[in-house]
Amino acid sequence: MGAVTVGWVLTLLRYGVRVAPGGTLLTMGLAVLGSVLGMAVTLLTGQVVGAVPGVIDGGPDAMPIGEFSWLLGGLLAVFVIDSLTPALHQVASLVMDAGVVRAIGTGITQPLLEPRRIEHLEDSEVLDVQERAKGQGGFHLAQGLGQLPWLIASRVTLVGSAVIVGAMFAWWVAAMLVAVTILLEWYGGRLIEREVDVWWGNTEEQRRAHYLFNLGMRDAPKELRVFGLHKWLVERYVGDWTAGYRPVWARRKRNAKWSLLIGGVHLIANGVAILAVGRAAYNGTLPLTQVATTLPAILAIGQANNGYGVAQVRRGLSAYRAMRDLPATIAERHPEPVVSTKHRIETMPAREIRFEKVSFHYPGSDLAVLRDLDLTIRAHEALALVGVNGAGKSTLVKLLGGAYRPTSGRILVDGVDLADLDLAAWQRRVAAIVQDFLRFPLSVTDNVVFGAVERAGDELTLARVARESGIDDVVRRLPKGWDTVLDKTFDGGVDLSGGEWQRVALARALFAVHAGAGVLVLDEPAAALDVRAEAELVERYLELTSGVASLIISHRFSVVRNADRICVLSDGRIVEDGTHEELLAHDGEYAGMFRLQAERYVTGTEPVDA
Ligand SMILES: Nc1ncnc2c1ncn2[C@@H]1O[C@H](COP(=O)(O)OP(=O)(O)OP(=O)(O)O)[C@@H](O)[C@H]1O
Repeated sequence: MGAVTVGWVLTLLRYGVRVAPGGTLLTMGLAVLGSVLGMAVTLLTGQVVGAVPGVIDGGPDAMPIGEFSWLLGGLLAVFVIDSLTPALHQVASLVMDAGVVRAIGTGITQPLLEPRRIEHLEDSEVLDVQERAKGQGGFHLAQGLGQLPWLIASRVTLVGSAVIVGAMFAWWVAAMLVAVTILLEWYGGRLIEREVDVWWGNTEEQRRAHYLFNLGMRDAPKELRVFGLHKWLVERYVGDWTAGYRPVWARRKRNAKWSLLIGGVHLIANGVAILAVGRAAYNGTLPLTQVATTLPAILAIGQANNGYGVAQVRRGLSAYRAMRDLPATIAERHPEPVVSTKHRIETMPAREIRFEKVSFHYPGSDLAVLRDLDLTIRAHEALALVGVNGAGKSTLVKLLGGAYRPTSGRILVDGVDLADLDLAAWQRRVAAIVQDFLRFPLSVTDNVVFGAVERAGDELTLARVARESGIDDVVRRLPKGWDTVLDKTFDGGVDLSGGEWQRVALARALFAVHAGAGVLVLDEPAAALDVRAEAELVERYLELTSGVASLIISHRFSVVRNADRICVLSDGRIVEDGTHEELLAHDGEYAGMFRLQAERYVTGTEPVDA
């Protein structure tokens, strides 16, 4: 670790001024003003103390009482203004902090959200830059900027007080104190950083302890009680936390010894300086004014040692650099495709979506989920996709939506490679309920219109999808109807059941379809629905999906059998393709799975997954 350079300070300062101009300038200005006023108090106090004997004795060189009164008044005024600056500083730094935290939030999330694909979210190099941008162990950009005024002020105090000591007493004393202070500050900052690194080095235990804490606080209150796990949780948390903290404690003990040594060196340097002043005063070579000015200035130099501030600013700067590099890292490692705009995406697919020899494995994994898969989804056709757990059905949906690129092969929309289409426009054409659909802690309206935000005010469509998805009953029962927030932790909010949420998700997808989406994907739309709701969905399914290319994934054959066509995904490929009747007659994998499920229904046992 080196000292903080002027270049770094300027870099951070420029960022602060760009994102929170008023707050940053005011905070910096007030900190420097406080430091200047502090030195003015030192100088004036020296003058006052030096003049007191003359004023009392009334000798020929004595300061006139009028002048002395002005001096005292000046000291008082400076003192009062100096005492007001911390309060103002606090307000200004709150303003700065608000602007900076907001800018950091968008600075980190925006580059992560912007790409239309999601491969970068699984790239460890990108995640590493993101982690550094967020900062670690309480050391981050906002903290660094928050410390910057104090660091600048401490530099002003250091230089100003050194000039006072040098001019009033001796330059060698000033030089010695500045050298010792900078050295100790550098070393002190280094000790703090090492401690933070040790703490942050224990990510495994730290993450586990953090996870357990959240588990106990909010994520799993019911299961913990049902399984009687609360005691286990507390013990595990204490164990992990202690294990994570042990190396920090060891480092802190070692640091304490060095801190004592630092304190000793500091003491010796200040002792030497004060003794030199005392000796000069005793010998009569240093007048009282100089003595009274030099002594507080010596102490002020020592107090300008700000190792913590140095560490915070350094870490803040590296977080800033990581944040600045994040968009370039993402763009470099995951370039957005150059697309031609000549295709009329808003009417696609007019004919079909064709998977042509598509193979895929997830980034960082060698396991091929899809292998040379061929599949055609025709426009205006309801296609069902079945397959055992882990067969790759959801993965196929992610490729269809452009979240990932095929490792090899192509996906053609009306003959155009998806890689050549504007992904943002294509993704607006695709409406989907995925298995882990988002449950926004917002109103029912928001949860539905997020299917197509540009049509947010369209109440007619809202009423239509409410009927189609069956949420009109749910909304009627809610305390504030459509405005009810779907999260109990908010005032007046409620929690919905799993099935009710699934209908909300269905409404969201249908809202997107009515707003113009041309592809509808329903991944397990009936998993949480009761028998009646499922029957209604099945009954309406073809009606709901008419006019769009639709893909339905379900383990329930009652849902699947209504589709125009059914494909079986197995071993990374489509192994069967036909209508329900055709596949039963074929007596292959589909027929086997169907019979197994049908038997369970007939014998009264639970249906099993396909
Ligand atoms: N982000 C990911 N990174 C690595 N592997 C993944 C990822 N997501 C899924 N997989 C793996 O890909 C395979 C296919 O998963 P996928 O979710 O597509 O199956 P599925 O047919 O939808 O299963 P289910 O019926 O259980 O929903 C699985 O082996 C899974 O572990």
